[in-house]
Amino acid sequence: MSQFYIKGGLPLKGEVEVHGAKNAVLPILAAVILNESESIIHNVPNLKDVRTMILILESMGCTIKREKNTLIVDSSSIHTNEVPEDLVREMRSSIILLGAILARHKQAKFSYPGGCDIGLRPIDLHLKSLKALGAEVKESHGYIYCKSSKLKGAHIQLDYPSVGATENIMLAASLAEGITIIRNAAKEPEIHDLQEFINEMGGKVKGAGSNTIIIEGVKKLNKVEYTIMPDRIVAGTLAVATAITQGEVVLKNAQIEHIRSVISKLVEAGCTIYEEKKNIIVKAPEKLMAIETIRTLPYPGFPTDMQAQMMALMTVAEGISIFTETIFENRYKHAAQLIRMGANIKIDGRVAIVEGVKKLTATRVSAMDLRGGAALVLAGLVAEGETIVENIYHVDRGYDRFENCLQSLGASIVRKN
Ligand SMILES: CC(=O)N[C@H]1[C@@H](OP(=O)(O)OP(=O)(O)OC[C@H]2O[C@@H](n3ccc(=O)[nH]c3=O)[C@H](O)[C@@H]2O)O[C@H](CO)[C@@H](O)[C@@H]1O
Ligand SMILES: C=C(OP(=O)(O)O)C(=O)O
Repeated sequence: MSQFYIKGGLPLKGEVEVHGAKNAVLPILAAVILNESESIIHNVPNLKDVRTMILILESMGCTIKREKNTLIVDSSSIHTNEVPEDLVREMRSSIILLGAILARHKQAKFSYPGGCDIGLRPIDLHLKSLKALGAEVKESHGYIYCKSSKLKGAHIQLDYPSVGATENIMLAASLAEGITIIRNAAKEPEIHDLQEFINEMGGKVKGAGSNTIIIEGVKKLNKVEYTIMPDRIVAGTLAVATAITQGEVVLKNAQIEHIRSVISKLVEAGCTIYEEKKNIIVKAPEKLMAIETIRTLPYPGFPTDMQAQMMALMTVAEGISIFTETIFENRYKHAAQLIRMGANIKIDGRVAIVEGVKKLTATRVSAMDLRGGAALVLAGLVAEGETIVENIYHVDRGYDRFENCLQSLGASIVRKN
């Protein structure tokens, strides 16, 4: 298993390009199933989850070519409505394929998706919504069987603005008969990217970014060329990396609008952050201050996918910060690892109290999930001595060669196999 070896204490300095968004490209790769044609997709990061999604699509009959950051996918000869179980178990977003496969093949057989162990992550909202569109859904022996001779538009009121469920409905409803209205839809920017991709194929989706999305089903979708949005969580992670190392970094190809909630917390911690010529400039303060409260919420609230990185930052800030994780019930596994590095953290259910310490000390720690792993890397960048982060395959799910990116900013980090 690969590990990162990190020598702490070097401030990050320079410019770095933010890669395409994992959480946008994955549903978009599911959407290619719908057009039975060619999709040219630019700005596709080379992540483990993207490689898994490519393997899934290839196993179904798609042909896929990668030319640098562009994927050329031909979905015209898909021959199956089943997805290999081992691949489905590798990542959570495989569930997004359900709506697309059902729309194209009228039936689908699926095992329960895997992904980061950050909570129970049920899929009841996905299944309930597909039923509302007319699908028959049976669950038996760990498999989900869905079929529908004709999907029909419906009014769907989500009990919670689930990102994945919103995407699944958008995919299934795009080829359904009639109009679907999703109320209490997720408002994440990646939902907007999916809307734009579907519309570029000739679909009729509007409202993404608000809590009501309207999809008018069409008979056929066409070939498409599209560029994936920048990854807002990668941008946020690099901003925190800059803050924790007392650095100064220019983030290129990042959208400031997408990370306002993260920026406002970093400013509270003392950072200076502004936009210049479409770049985001992040300058760390001499002394980091604690952020009183950080509460994760659906977009545009503070993202749960940034909670771990922000916790790493607060372990070395002056004062006490209080975190409340409202999205996932088991997303503090990184805390025990940070404590091994000398952090002062107390957890009580959904609340974590972090009292900043003068310094972290290097040791061997283990990534327990994607963002928690990234948080340990950030802690390693400032810890005294050499930190070894194990199980970095988690980090590879969401960061395209993270070590190269940090090295280019002056960090001492190497991957060893
Ligand atoms: C690939 C992708 O885009 N992943 C993101 C997506 O995950 P994902 O789409 O899985 O997240 P959801 O928005 O669906 O989940 C949010 C909450 O709703 C619950 N829930 C969800 C579906 C359901 O049927 N029933 C149910 O109870 C979940 O357990 C969780 O507590 O949004 C999360 C919340 O912003 C992010 O952390 C993930 O990075
Ligand atoms: C939790 C995440 O991803 P996934 O939903 O793919 O597990 C994440 O990106 O932080």
